[in-house]
Amino acid sequence: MASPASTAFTAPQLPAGRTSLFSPSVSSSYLASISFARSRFRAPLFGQALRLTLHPPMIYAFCDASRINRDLRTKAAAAAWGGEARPTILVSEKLGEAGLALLREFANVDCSYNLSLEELCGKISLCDALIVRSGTKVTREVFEAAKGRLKVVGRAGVGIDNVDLQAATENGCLVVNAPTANTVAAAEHGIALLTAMARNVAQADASMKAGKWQRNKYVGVSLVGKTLAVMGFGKVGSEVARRAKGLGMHVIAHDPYAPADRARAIGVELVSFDEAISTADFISLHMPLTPSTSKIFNDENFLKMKKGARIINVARGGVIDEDALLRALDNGTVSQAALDVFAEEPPPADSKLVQHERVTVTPHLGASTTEAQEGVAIEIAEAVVGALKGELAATAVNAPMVPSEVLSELAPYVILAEKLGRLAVQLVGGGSGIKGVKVVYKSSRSPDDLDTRILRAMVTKGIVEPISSLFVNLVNADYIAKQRGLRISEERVFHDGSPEIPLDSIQVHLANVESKFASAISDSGEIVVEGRVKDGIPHLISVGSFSVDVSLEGNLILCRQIDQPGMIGRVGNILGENNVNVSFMSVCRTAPRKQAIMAIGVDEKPHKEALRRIGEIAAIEEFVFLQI
Ligand SMILES: NC(=O)c1ccc[n+]([C@@H]2O[C@H](COP(=O)([O-])OP(=O)(O)OC[C@H]3O[C@@H](n4cnc5c(N)ncnc54)[C@H](O)[C@@H]3O)[C@@H](O)[C@H]2O)c1
Ligand SMILES: O=C(O)[C@H](O)COP(=O)(O)O
Repeated sequence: MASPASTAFTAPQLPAGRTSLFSPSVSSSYLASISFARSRFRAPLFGQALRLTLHPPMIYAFCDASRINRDLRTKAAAAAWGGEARPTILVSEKLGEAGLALLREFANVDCSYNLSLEELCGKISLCDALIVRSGTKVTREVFEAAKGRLKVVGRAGVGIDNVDLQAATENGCLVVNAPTANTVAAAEHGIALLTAMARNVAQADASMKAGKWQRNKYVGVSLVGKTLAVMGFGKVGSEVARRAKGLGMHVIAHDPYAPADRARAIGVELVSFDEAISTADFISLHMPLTPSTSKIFNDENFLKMKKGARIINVARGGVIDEDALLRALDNGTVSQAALDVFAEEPPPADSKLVQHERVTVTPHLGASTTEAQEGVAIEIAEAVVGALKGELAATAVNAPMVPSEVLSELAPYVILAEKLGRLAVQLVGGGSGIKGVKVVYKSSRSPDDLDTRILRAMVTKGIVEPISSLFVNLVNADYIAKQRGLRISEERVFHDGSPEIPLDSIQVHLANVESKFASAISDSGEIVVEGRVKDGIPHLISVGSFSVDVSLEGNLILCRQIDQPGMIGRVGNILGENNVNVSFMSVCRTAPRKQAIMAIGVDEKPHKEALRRIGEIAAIEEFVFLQI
């Protein structure tokens, strides 16, 4: 890399306060930095930087800059964030009023219930967000019908098995849920079913209403001293366990992923699947429906159960093989079942399981309390509105969760990362194709103290978007990189500086590629661009082996030339004649009268003719125009 030694000086029109745009490291004998910063430059730029970090549409840019930029060109979308035309949120199932009120403050809310798939697909391309409960199947078809407009799906509840997460991710659509507000309601319903089943409450009630008085028929079983196996010791499972302990039950649990000390803390022993189902009198299901839990309660596992076991399911119908359960009920392996959830909802009217004398059923009521529905509605409304504003939701299901304080600290680096990716890819030439991308972070922080996922995603976005029709955001960046065969690796380099500053610089390396600007190839044979945030503004600080110093705003011209007097003036004149505003300029040279790299920031795209004339200047060996 050329020595960073340089002489820094500023152009006469530099306004007060602009000197900070040059870092001390740039001030040494071989790098001459010349700023043509304009007096109107700082305020709007700072304003823009603020918008980029704080103003809703631009915060959203972290997730979806291209779409928002595209949208911002349209009156409707410009107003969307200003209040005239607001985003549209489709609510496809009943949601608590408090949540609806929150949504209405921010968006147009269309409450359309019981939509068929066709109707949903018909509406969805007009919606920015969709809020569902468990009754709406958000399939790939829905995401495809959205034609890129749908930005967020909010699941007003826990289970997201009715949302095709892969399709959401591929379409860059964020999925958020409301994971906590219905926990207690579901646990209480589990306990309600447990006790009601043990004492035949539903059957006795139906019998009396039919005019009968059958005291002998409905003798129940006691709970105290009995063993309850909680299958899935998460939020609901642990609340059920806590309550069952209060009923005097011996509680064991099976959950391959739950920490044993959390279970021990409430007097529950974690055991294997087989031990749980073979020793329990009551088995309560609280695991999610996933490919590995689908029909996990099947003929084989019913056979392992204690004869006459009783089963409660407030999780998902699909974790039970319902035909196998029917067989187990009929052969006495299972003496009773209490089911709130079914493989198909609603189950067929003639379902033998629903009609079974020893099965107690409720129509998926676990989360249906006034309190839980109010809580869930507020939880999901806040998550969806936050996501539409571009805040990364804490309950994102298909994107890395980046806490808001981390996000606001990294905001200028997020912009820098995208711009570096964008620059690097434009330097590629010769049809070599990009395979390996390395992002190097120079930081004085420990790796644990710096979350780089969003930065990596933004580098990917910067690289992919200029060369494809895809839009990339935090949700789909990794997926799209993989699809395109891009291997993105990250490296940390310790920088001896203040840990108060998250990053000293970011480098983007593209390996095994040719460049249309040979000077962008570093000594290691890779295209390398490096940037730093100065005063909140992203700057390019090196290209290949050359140091530069140019603010990454507008567009950029890079020229390699023989260092000689008058070059700045000649290029500046051509641009001036073309009415192209120069915002920033820096010259880095290997030695006086040897090679130099001139980096010129321009507001407008110069006309082809102007670029041709620059290329014809005899001392210019190569040059490239880059859109940032
Ligand atoms: N009936 C209702 O209305 C209702 C209401 C709320 C939740 N739910 C359902 O209840 C289930 C649990 O919800 P939650 O909020 O407690 O979720 P959670 O994520 O907090 O807990 C799920 C637990 O299951 C565990 N698990 C995963 N795979 C497992 C396996 N193979 N065997 C055993 N345990 C496994 C996980 O480690 C986790 O601890 C979900 O299916 C949810 O959809 C239903
Ligand atoms: O997963 C959940 O949160 C529950 O099953 C609740 O589903 P619901 O919102 O359809 O009641």
